[in-house]
Amino acid sequence: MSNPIISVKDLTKTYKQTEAVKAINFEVEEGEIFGFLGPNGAGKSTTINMICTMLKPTSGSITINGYDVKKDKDKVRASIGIIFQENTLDEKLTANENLMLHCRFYKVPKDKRQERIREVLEIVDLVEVSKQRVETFSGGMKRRLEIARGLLHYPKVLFLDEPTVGLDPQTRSHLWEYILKLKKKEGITMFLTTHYLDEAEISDRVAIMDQGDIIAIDSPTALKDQLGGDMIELSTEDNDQALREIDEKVSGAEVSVEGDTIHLKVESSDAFISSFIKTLEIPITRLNIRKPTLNDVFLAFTGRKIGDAKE
Ligand SMILES: Nc1ncnc2c1ncn2[C@@H]1O[C@H](COP(=O)(O)OP(=O)(O)OP(=O)(O)O)[C@@H](O)[C@H]1O
Repeated sequence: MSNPIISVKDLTKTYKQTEAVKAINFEVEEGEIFGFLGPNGAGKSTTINMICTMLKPTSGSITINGYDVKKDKDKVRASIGIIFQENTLDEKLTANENLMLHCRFYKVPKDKRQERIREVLEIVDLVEVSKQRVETFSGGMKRRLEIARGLLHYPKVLFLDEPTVGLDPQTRSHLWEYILKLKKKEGITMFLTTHYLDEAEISDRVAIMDQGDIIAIDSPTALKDQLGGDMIELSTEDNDQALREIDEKVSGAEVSVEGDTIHLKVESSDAFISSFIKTLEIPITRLNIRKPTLNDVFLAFTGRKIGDAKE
């Protein structure tokens, strides 16, 4: 990698009986959006907490912005911003006051504070409401304010843990626009976790973690191409009978069932579909052909859907 801003080598974390992170290696390039995905208990939080200096590794090394996480904790901390899942704003204070508190915490020079605050509020379009109390804000505005706060000390890397959780779809897509704007304008590296795999598509690269290991790492497109083929989804008048027929008469498809939908993964739907429709005696009530998504990639690599993993 030409210019890694994060470099993780043989990173391991063992809790008493659990090997939560098993000698993982990866790099994040400066300026990229890096998606970090995995089912519950995969080891994502443990990894992120070690990268952000909040948890001591059992072994291995991490450097951020050229600083060693063990030796240069303060410099690492100054290089990163973290947006947590929970709202950590003081609701009784105004947006401006919340940011001022953070400036003090991060020792932003006094004469620079107001200017910085305005700058970050502009990025997330909250200048107009800077004197309003946070308790009057919508969920999306609060998230944006948290992002602004995370940017106050000019971090090189911003960690976003489930940044859109709990927001409605429109606000979610709006928030992604801000995040993309940030990447473009400020060149900030973003390390992102999300359970919404359609949102992870925004990443330049994603890593999929499972049981303490990184089991896949590449661009969303490359991962989907690796999976290859087409996905066919169908419902029939009697899915049990359809499955028996598929088992007896159809070859060249990986079959799975979810609720009242039968999924067939085939190499090429063009070659497959016309003979398939003729072969099946039970009437088909619904048929859909699509390309693999990150959800399919996740399922193929972990054997689970990310939605199931959340339970
Ligand atoms: N403080 C701890 N003590 C003991 N075991 C722990 C501790 N924290 C995490 N674990 C275990 O380490 C493994 C990885 O957990 P981790 O929280 O890192 O997963 P995760 O991928 O972040 O999951 P989630 O999506 O739920 O946040 C799990 O088996 C978990 O039970």
